[in-house]
Amino acid sequence: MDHFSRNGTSSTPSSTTRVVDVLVPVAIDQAYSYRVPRGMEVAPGDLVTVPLGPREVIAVVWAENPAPDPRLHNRLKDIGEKLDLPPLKDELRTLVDWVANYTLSARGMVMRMSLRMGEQLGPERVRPGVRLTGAPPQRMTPARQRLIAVLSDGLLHGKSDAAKEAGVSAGVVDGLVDERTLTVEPMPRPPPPPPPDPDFAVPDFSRSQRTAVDAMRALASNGTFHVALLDGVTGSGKTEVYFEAVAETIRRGKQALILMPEIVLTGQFRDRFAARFGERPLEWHSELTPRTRARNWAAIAAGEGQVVVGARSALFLPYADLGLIIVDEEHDQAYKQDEGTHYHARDMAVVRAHIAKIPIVLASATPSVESEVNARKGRYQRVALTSRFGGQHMPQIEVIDLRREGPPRGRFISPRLAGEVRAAIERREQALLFLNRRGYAPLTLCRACGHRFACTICDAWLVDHRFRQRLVCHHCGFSMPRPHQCPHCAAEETLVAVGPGVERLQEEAAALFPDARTLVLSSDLVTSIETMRSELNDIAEGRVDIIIGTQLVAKGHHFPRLNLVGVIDADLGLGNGDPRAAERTFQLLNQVIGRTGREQGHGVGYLQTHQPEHPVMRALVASDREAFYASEIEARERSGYPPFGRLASLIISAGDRPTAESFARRLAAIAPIDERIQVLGPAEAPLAVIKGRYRFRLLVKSARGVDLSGYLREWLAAGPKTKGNLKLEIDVDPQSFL
Ligand SMILES: Nc1ncnc2c1ncn2[C@@H]1O[C@H](COP(=O)(O)OP(=O)(O)OP(=O)(O)O)[C@@H](O)[C@H]1O
Ligand SMILES: [Zn+2]
Repeated sequence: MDHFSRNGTSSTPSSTTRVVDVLVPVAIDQAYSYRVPRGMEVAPGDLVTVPLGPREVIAVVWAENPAPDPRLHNRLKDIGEKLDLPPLKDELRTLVDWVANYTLSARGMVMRMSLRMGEQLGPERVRPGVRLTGAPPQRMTPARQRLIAVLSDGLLHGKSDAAKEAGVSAGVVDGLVDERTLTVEPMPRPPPPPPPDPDFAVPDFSRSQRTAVDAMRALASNGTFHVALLDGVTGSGKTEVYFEAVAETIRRGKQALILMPEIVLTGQFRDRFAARFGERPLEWHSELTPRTRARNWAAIAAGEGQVVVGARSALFLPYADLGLIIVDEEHDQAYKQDEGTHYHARDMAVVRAHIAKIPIVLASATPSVESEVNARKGRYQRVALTSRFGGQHMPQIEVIDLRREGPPRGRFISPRLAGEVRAAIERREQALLFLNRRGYAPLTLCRACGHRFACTICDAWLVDHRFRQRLVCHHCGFSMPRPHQCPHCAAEETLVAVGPGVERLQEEAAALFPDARTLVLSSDLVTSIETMRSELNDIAEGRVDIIIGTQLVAKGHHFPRLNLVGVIDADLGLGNGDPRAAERTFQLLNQVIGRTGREQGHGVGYLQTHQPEHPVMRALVASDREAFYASEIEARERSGYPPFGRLASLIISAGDRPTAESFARRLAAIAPIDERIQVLGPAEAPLAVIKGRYRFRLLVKSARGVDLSGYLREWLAAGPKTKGNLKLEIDVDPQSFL
């Protein structure tokens, strides 16, 4: 028990003791009461340290507590210290409360995202540097010699950098410091990044872009809450156009946040930003080094980082003065976080903009049905770009009917597609073969006995990954060496790969086009963001003829010489029982084909499909997106699916099937009766077992205006408690139905 505060004030309660409620960054919803030591000034939003069990944690003062429970008085602990950091603004605390309430997650966990995942905060630590004094060492060793050579310029070098460069241990450096051959001095802090210049390189806008540019500037200079849907065909210049809203925000001295669905996109993007604004924006995503993370966090909180480009977690940062949010590729599924706090970053971005009373721009070539409906109803302002920049034609889309002109058995590239690819290479252009499937083959079976290789702890086939020579489970990561013998019937060399993955496609492409340079882009082959970025550069600069890729290549890239996309299996996403399957397929195919013809204007997309009459294929071929949205909106309205109704799922999992099932049944049985709400299930999840956990799902469906979160909270409070290894996950507005 900690009866003394850090600064030694006695903890005897008195009538003047001030108590505040402090939110700690752990899985707890409630704020805890702490005493404010005499002489300390704190206000809601301040960052403080508090004792929590045996630990000291960084936490945030959430509210005054004018009437603390008198029974608690003797047990209250003192705040440790107040940190010298800007407080979390009202606006951000309101957002945290809002998101926690809406998603039914612990407030502590939501707030933790603002504190950059609970890592060490505070001013950047001063790094030690070393420099030569001129005094010779008492004795010379090869290691010392190397170190002295590195430092021979007489300048101050970072201590660990110098050791690394010389290939010596820290002990070698310390030894020379002890002998006074080196002195230690603090490294100067790097200066804050220079601000982006809104007038650095303003492009000439085309006539059709100008209306959109005016709308962007007006929205940013009004500076009030307002949602614009920047709805522009692929290659229309959405980025250039929304940069004008960013420029206006910079001129007003405020910060802008640009959210992106994929962090690999931020590399090319930051260069593009620098071409427009003279400086690169700050980056925020999970791959940053701890030091960059700390520095960027501090710059954002101090208002020095004026523009931030980041993944969804950047939404929760403590901006000093946020003036604009852009959500690029707003329809992208990657904005939904499906673990921990299940939140949709696009939707929560609109919430943040609303709370902070600032404008927000949602950009897409294929808006989500939700945003499309909001624009049609006038809740969002539609800002449209209907043609490509530079007068380039939109890609032409053709169907290849696999029932009539399919490839030979065991092959996946139809003769017609192969002919077109060959012609493209001969014209010295690039071709992209798109298949949204990692690995070599999705299934391996034994020709002799029919045995299929499945994961032992998931309800899933093992995917053959030839590059790695392993069979891999895509759900739990389990892998095993590719065997040569069937474990079931012991036959040798009888195992066959069934179906294609990108690796197999590359094999086929290499056989068909032996002189072409091929490159596979797939998330599992990406060893680092850096290699990924350099591969993307290779493509952009024309060192690749045939790109073979998963959805990683569909998004946002601009490859000047790419004029042909072949979609190997256009039907892949359609048959999975997901209510958004048609929408997703339409968006993905539109986006990937939108990579073609961006500079030379004669892009073509080929859809290999078994169902050319499907509404998605028909809308793509006719480039009739209105027809697609009209039929999709009508279908959603009819069935009461979002945005015309609301959904939430409850996923119950346990180490054995009966435990999970009986809990799910008991929970369903006590669901409060409400005629506006339907509880469906429990049903075994389509992915019935993941990592050895058996899964059941309940789907809750309600009318649009219903407070579904409130309903769930009331229901679950009265429900059975999760014990042992039983787990209940709540997913409001689910995107995944697996
Ligand atoms: N006004 C302009 N002046 C010069 N270049 C422009 C202009 N507008 C757009 N461009 C160029 O046109 C290309 C396409 O623009 P951009 O990438 O912004 O389109 P987009 O609508 O975001 O495309 P997508 O949705 O397909 O990713 C880019 O190379 C961009 O630099
Ligand atoms: Zn598995």
